[in-house]
Amino acid sequence: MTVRLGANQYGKAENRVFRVYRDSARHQIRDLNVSTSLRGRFEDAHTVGDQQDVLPTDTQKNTCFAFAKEKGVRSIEEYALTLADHFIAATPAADGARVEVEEYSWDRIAVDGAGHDHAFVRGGSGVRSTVVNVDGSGQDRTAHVVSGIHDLTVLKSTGSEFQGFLKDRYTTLQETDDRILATSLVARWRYDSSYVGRGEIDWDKSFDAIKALLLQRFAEIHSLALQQTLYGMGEAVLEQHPEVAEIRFSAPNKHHFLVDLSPFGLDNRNEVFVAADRPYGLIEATVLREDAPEPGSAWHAVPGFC
Ligand SMILES: O=c1[nH]c(=O)c2[nH]c(=O)[nH]c2[nH]1
Repeated sequence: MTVRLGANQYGKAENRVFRVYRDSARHQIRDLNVSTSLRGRFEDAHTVGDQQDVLPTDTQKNTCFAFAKEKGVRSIEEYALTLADHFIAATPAADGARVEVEEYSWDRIAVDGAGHDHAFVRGGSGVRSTVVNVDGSGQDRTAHVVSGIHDLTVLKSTGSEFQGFLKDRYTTLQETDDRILATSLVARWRYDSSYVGRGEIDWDKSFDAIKALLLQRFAEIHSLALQQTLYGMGEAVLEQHPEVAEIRFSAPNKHHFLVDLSPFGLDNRNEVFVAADRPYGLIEATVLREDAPEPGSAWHAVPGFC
């Protein structure tokens, strides 16, 4: 029997890096969860246990913290790209690096109508993330950035219908022209790698605008199905953001079922629902430009988005 090593990568997962900028009394904070991985020519580490090519995961962890001080965290994308390039330069056997960063948002606590200088409350709407994959270095470098948001829980109490669907002998679902539409959205968008390579993207501005647009379109679109809502949200992002090549969604349909109150002599005109947690419909869709550049390793190891 002959066996060989297949795809592999290694790194330090979930480094909880917390950076405080205390240059003035009004502190700024960035609360991150950083995972690193290197891939490349690491056969010997696996097949004969030779570690000479292996930059330890412990070193990768240390670098995440040291760079938060030395280089700072202007945006999670810039921080991740800097780390990825560094790991490739520091590890001759590495052909590529993957750095994933989640950012937990904090809002200033309002005291007497003003945001406090150094007291914060966890922000509620969604977790920002990025997955950076860099292949090679110097002239041969290609950088891919997939940014996104998850746990963006949204609901509309009307403006959603679901009817005209295929029926067979097992169909019991009633058609409706007025239902609750709710989801905990995962959206990830791939930046056009030529924009990434030219360093032309204002990452924070792009994220804020895309998040606002996703929410705006969710609110505005009269939904005929979650599928149609997602497509409309993706279309708007691609229309308004030339820097984005593709956007992918994963959206659990958080069903709200009308409760039958007739046993109690009560009518129920879309007023009382049971919010079911499972099972749930799971609607997933990609919206991309016809001429989107090839993704390369952009979606490498992004769970559920291969
Ligand atoms: O928006 C929806 N899409 C579906 O595909 C579906 N299927 C279902 O039972 N309810 C819904 N809702």
